[in-house]
Amino acid sequence: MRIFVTAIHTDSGKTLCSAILTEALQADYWKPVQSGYPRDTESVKELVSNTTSTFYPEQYLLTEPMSPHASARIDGVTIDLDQITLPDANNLVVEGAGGLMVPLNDEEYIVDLIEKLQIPVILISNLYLGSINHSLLSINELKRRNIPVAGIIFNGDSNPESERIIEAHSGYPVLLRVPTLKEVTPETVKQYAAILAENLSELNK
Ligand SMILES: Nc1ncnc2c1ncn2[C@@H]1O[C@H](COP(=O)(O)OP(=O)(O)OP(=O)(O)O)[C@@H](O)[C@H]1O
Ligand SMILES: C[C@H](N)[C@H](N)CCCCCC(=O)O
Ligand SMILES: [Mg+2]
Repeated sequence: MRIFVTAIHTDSGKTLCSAILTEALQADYWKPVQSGYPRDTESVKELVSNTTSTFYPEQYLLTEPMSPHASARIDGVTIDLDQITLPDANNLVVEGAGGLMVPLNDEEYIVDLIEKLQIPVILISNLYLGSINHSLLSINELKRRNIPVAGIIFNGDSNPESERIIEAHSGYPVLLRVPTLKEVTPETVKQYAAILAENLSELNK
């Protein structure tokens, strides 16, 4: 399975959920565009327990923790989508930056990268007040572009009414719910990876 992890905004838990996915699928991991430190690749490496995952190097490693287009400009670089090609891996978790409409340059966005890579998306959705709007706008853009979506992960404090609306509007399966964790550790990642693996096998029955 190859999947692209995107979210309804930045700091939504893509890296945590990517670690859970990488562990559940015993997959490889790739963050093609990283702006600022700590590097998500290093964070996922620290959270994953299996010893088989390969961590591919970033295509663009930018200095400032800003939108990639802005960080690239400061570093004197222009992000070129043609330079971003999938590593040769069948079992791969690809993590985006921020949300779908985060600019990579003056014309192209994360969602254009997703279209170019042609792999299904997992959407990370949080349930803060205002997140219904952010989730449904993200879902509308994915649907408008006919991008295949493997499912949603709800991350953080639960809100059943928001979850119900997002699930119904999207028609996407909910793959996992991750509560706000007291500690983000390899043990908690392993615990949620086991739940995710179970949910995925139920869905595939
Ligand atoms: N369910 C959770 N419980 C506790 N802490 C969490 C949870 N989800 C995310 N965090 C913490 O919130 C912070 C932001 O999460 P994370 O780095 O995964 O976001 P991101 O979507 O990957 O951001 P970026 O757009 O920069 O890649 C991290 O410190 C992470 O450990
Ligand atoms: C630096 C940060 N942690 C992310 N990697 C990039 C977030 C870009 C957000 C841009 C925006 O939507 O305003
Ligand atoms: Mg991240």
